[in-house]
Amino acid sequence: MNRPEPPPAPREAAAPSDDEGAPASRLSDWVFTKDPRQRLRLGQTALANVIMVGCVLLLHAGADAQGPLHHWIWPWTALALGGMVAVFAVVRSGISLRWRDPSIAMFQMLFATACGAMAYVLAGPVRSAALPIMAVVLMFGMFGLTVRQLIVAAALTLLWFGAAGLYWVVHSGGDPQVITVEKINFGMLLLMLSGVCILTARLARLRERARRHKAELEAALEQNRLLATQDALTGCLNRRAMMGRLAQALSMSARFGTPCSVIMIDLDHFKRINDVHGHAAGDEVLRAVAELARGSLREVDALSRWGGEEFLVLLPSTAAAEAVACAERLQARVSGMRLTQLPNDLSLSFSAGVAAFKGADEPLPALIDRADRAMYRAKQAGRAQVVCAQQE
Ligand SMILES: Nc1nc2c(ncn2[C@@H]2O[C@H](COP(=O)(O)OP(=O)(O)OP(=O)(O)O)[C@@H](O)[C@H]2O)c(=O)[nH]1
Repeated sequence: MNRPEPPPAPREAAAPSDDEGAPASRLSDWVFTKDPRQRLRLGQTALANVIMVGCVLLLHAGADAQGPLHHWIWPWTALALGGMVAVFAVVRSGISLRWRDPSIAMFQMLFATACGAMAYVLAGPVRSAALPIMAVVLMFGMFGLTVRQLIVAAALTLLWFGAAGLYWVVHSGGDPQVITVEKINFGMLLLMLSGVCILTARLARLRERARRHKAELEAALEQNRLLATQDALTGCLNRRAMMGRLAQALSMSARFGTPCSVIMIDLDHFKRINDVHGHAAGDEVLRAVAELARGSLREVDALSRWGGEEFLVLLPSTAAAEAVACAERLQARVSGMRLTQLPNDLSLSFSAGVAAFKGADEPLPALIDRADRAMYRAKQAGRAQVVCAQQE
């Protein structure tokens, strides 16, 4: 599965180009890449490799030179070091990015524990030292593996170390002292692995909780953002958000010399609807008008609830005549609207005032004021009509 590359970290945006920066930092970028997630994966792998090198050195220092399998120590060393380099190269090359687990943590875990079990056989009298090293290896798994994966890795580790212990029992010819040592070592490993599995399960629960909290926080932030910009009843922009959109549209219009118009809409006799049919019916009318207007406007237009039963529409790149036509189209649709909470013969209408932006000399409040006054003229002229401010 192809995973999308994470966005570059902000730190990198300001980072010097490839030819700049200290040589150490360039080397670090070359080895660990500049991608923050790859750096994390490669950093973990490199740390695991350092521990593995330590293991190799310890084995060479403590292994019994006269031991039965001593001649296998160098092939084992080649396998352990070669495997480490190969894992690092695969992760660094980016090939593993196409896989489900780009850090190939499960493979790393199984490889390290299998090498550990082999070292247990090769180490002779100092073999017990392999056990704490396995604890460290499994701790790496706590961060990279799921609980199920870690249980599988722990079971295989037990199997491998069980076989290695059996080797020592058979090799000693059933020496009771060796049997006791192997039993104790196996028991220690079992306890250690159980502890790591329990801790991993706890860590997974904590991670899940943190993920849930993050999702809840993001949802709450989104809700806040909506509350700050939207009118709760109609879902239109609220007055504050609309002021921002208006200021932006007017500055574009002034800069590029394009037309821009606004329509102030006020529902007619709305108080009567509330009084006769109830407040809930009034709310339904407001929602329905907003819905209808939203569906009638272009993507670039903006609709806001300006006051109780007042809406303000912004029409960028629109001259007065087109804005009047738009308002009249909307008027025709509103008058044909049928709502469940209102009688079918009840006809709805609005009075609208259109004002076209005069240019850079006209402040925003003046434009809104002209649209408002045009709307009042429409009211005075008998309602259910559109008046254009320039025609006054
Ligand atoms: N249902 C409902 N009514 C509201 C809301 N906001 C304001 N109103 C009502 O809208 C009515 C507006 O009444 P008026 O300002 O007298 O205007 P009108 O009755 O529409 O008369 P004209 O504008 O002159 O045609 C008032 O009764 C307000 O209570 C709201 O959110 N929901």
